[in-house]
Amino acid sequence: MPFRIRTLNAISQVGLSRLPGDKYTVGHDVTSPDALLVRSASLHNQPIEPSVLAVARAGAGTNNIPIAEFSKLGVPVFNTPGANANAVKELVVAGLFLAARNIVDAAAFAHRLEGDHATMDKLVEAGKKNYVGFELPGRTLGVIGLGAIGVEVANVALSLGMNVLGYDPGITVQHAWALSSQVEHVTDLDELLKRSDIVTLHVPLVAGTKGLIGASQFQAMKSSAVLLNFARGPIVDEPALIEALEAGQLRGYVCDFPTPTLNKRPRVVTLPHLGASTNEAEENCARMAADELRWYLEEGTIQNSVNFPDARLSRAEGTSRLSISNSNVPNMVGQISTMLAEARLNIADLLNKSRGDLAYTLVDVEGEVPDDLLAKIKGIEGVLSARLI
Ligand SMILES: NC(=O)C1=CN([C@@H]2O[C@H](COP(=O)(O)OP(=O)(O)OC[C@H]3O[C@@H](n4cnc5c(N)ncnc54)[C@H](O)[C@@H]3O)[C@@H](O)[C@H]2O)C=CC1
Ligand SMILES: O=C(O)CCC(=O)C(=O)O
Repeated sequence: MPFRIRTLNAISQVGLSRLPGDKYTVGHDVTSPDALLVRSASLHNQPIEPSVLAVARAGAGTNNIPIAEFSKLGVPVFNTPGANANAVKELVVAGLFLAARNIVDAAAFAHRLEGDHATMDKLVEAGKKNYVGFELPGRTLGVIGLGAIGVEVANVALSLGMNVLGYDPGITVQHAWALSSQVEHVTDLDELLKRSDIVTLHVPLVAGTKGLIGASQFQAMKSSAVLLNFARGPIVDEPALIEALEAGQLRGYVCDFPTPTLNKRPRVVTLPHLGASTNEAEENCARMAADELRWYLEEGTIQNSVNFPDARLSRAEGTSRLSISNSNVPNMVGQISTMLAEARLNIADLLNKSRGDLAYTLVDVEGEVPDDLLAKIKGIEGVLSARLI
């Protein structure tokens, strides 16, 4: 029977075409889905259907997904690291110029001009002094979060002649290698805020980053500084932001997340969550997300999950494969292999990986695994989900 995949946003056809029609039924209205394929649609406060085996986020941020709830059910949640990083970097670069050259207000002024050529020329010459900006070389950019996007932003800012400070207590080895050695690594957030002319945010929205930039951070910043937020709205405390703007503690705010309070405010530019909206990024994300689902559903392989460990086991020939999610507690593999031995089933190969409180086990078994044995394995205390592939 084909796997059933429900899409919750418009997902690029390039990705969907990797889920062939003979093996997959895909669409917005698919019932009892085996997997959900989502972009920014929120899955919070929605019942989780028992049929769901996996969730893929075609994008980076997973704050729209109740990961802890899926973890409890043994359901891996995937994302597509780096797949839209270039698109976001390019919009952030645009954001630097929007802020430095007052482009949005200046364009609005030009748009409002009326009259003949001579009149307009006069108005242009009289008005343009209101939009005088600054140049980027020699200015300092503070990058908070040096992951896929932050690294790209930091590196490109160097090529624009900026001095770059980077702050990320959890930077990965892979991203540290990709970061130019000319980026100054700062270990104190306040120091970055004090020294930067422009600060740009590239951290995920999680409990620890909600309101990361609030009243005391605005106080630490230069009053001439600009804040760019292409990460998530709530990372900046909105009342504190408004206060800082009104008190002249912040020159401007450029973000990808309009809100009723921010819209139409002077010195605030809001874009409609456009960071990843390029054909290239949409295709990259969709392709990667579709592949992650396909590998998991067809082989039990886990790659780029945000809650489960990576796991891949080449399939031993002529075997039945058990894919088991369980709590990371002692004797899970022992209990599973004892049950198989009692059923006189031989294990051809086995993989057990853990991540935090969760573990994942793949067992290739010689011969058929009967339904009642699968039910017995599901019944082991600590087994969160189990299926035969
Ligand atoms: N505007 C848009 O359309 C898009 C927005 N995003 C947002 O950007 C975020 C980052 O994306 P990626 O760079 O791809 O993710 P990533 O996972 O590669 O990098 C995030 C980095 O933030 C760091 N970090 C976490 N907490 C931190 C803290 N308190 N202080 C400093 N660093 C911290 C992590 O160690 C990690 O290196 C996403 O989670 C998403 O919310 C991502 C793509 C598109
Ligand atoms: O899918 C989108 O357009 C949003 C992308 C995004 O915010 C992300 O990848 O975190």
